[in-house]
Amino acid sequence: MIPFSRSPAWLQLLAHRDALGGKTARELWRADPARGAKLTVGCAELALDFSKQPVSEETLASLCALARERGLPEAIAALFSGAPVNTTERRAALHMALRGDEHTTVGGVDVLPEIQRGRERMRMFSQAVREGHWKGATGAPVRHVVGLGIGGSSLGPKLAAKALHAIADGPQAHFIENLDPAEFDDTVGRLDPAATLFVIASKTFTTEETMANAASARAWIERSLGPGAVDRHFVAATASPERATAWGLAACNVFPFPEWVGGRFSLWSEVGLPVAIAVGMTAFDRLLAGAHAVDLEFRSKPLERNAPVLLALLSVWNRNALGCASHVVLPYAARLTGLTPYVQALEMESNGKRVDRDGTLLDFATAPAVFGGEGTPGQHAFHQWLHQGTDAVSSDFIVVARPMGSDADRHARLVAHAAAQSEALMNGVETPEPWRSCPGGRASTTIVMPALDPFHLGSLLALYEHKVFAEGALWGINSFDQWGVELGKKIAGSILPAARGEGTAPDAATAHLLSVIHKLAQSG
Ligand SMILES: O=P(O)(O)OC[C@H]1O[C@](O)(CO)[C@@H](O)[C@@H]1O
Repeated sequence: MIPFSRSPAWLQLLAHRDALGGKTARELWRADPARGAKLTVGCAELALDFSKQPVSEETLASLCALARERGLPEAIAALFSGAPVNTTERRAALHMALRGDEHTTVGGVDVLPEIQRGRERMRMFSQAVREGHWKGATGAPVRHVVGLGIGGSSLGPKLAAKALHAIADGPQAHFIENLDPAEFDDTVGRLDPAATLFVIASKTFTTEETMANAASARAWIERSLGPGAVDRHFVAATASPERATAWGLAACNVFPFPEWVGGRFSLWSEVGLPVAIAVGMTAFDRLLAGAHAVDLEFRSKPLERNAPVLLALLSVWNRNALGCASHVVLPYAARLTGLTPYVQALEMESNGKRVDRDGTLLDFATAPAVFGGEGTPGQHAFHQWLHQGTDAVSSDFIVVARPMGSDADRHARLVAHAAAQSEALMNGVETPEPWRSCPGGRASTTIVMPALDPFHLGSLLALYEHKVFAEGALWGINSFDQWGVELGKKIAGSILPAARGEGTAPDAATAHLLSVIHKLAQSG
C-alpha cells in the first residue's frame, strides 16, 4: 500500500488546506450560519458537533475520499469479520462480538456460544454476590469488590464504576493498579477483609503490578481469615486460566475470556466483573447495548455520516495537516473523570507507532499526545495553555445534556462553561493589551450524551474505540499491539537486584541514579 503521506488523496488534501489559506472555523461560521446543522452528526443516541472544526464541507468530502483510498471500508469489514487484523500477534480484535449476538468465526470456530456462556456466568456470579448468596469465609456478605489490574485491565472498569456511581446499588467498587504498595495499603486499610472480594483482572496473568497486588491481597486475606479463605475472596478474569489456577484459584472462580480480546478493549468481557457487581448485570447489559448500537453504525453507515470515521478523519486532519501534536479530552462531568486516561491509553497505546503494518518506518506523525481532564477544574489548571500557549492543539468536549446531580441550575452553569470554552477556543479575543489576547482558531468537537447512564456510556466508549481503529487504518498501522511497553519492563527486571542493593547496576547512568536514591533513603 502507498504510504499515507504519499497517497494522492492526501496530497490533494494538503493542496486544499493551502487553498483554504488558514481559514478558521470562526470565518467558516460567518460565511455559513447554517453550518451547525450540516456539521452535527448522530451516533446511536449521541450527537457530535463538528462545527468548530476548521473544515468546510469540501474538506469533509475530500477526507472521505481519503478514507476510501486508504481502504477504510475494507478495514472495517475485516475487523468485524474476525480476521487476524492484529498482524504482529496474529490475532483477531473482535471485542465487538462481546456486545452483540452475532455468529462470527475466528479460526473457523463460532465465538458466540463461548461469549454467551461467559456472559451467563457473569450474570449468575454478580447476582449471587449482590444478593448476598456468595459469602466470604466467615459467612459475611460482600460489601467491597476490589479490582486488581492495570492498563486495559483496569482503566475501563474503573471509569465505568465511577461514571455509573448514581446507579451503583451493590458492593462498592475499588481499584488498585499501582506497584507502589501505598495504593494497596491506603485502599485495603479502609476495608473489612471478611466482606471483601478481589477480582484479579489480567489477560496474561503475568503482569508485575497486578501479580504483586494479588500477592499482597492474598497475604492480607490469609492473615485475618486463614489460608482456606482464598476460595471465597478471590476470582479472576483472564485469558490464561491455567496460570490463574496455578496461582491457587479454584477453576470455578476463574472467568476466562478469549485471546482475541485486546487489553484496552476488555471492559466488555469478564474484566467488567467489578462493574457488573457494583451496578448489576442488567445495567451492564445496557452498557454492552450502547456500544453495540455504535458497532452497527460504524459497520454500515456511509462514511460521510459515520461518526467514528469522521472523528478519525478530523483527527488526521488536525494532526497531519494542521500540526496539532496534542489532543485534549475534556469531559464536563465529574463522574467521567476516568474518561481522559481511558482515551489516552486507547489512543497512545494503539496508535503511538512509528512503523506501518509492513514494518516500514513512517515519515509522518501518528498519535498525538492525549491529556486533559474534567471541566471545570481543568479550566483552573491547563486551559490557560489551550487559550494562550504556543502550540496547536485540538480538543474534544463531552457534555451530558440531562442534569447529573440534584441541582439543575448548577448543571446549566456547567453546560455554559463547556460551551464558553469551545467558543473561546474558536473565536479568541483581540485586545489592545497583548497579554489579554487569545488567538482562537483552536479546533474542537463537542460530543453530547443525552444522559450519563450505562447505554450512553457504552456508546461513548465504542465511539472512541472505533475512532482509534479508523485512524490507525488511515495511517496504515496496527492499532492492536503495544511492543513499545516491553523494553522498560525488561530493563526494570535487570535493574531490580541493584535497586534492592544486592547487585551491580547494568550501566553507569543507572548506577549513579541508584546511588543518589539509596543515599537519600538512608539520610532519614
Ligand atoms: O491484562 P494484563 O495482561 O495484565 O496486561 C495489562 C496491560 O498491560 C499492557 O500489556 C501494556 O501496558 C496493556 O496493553 C494491558 O492492558
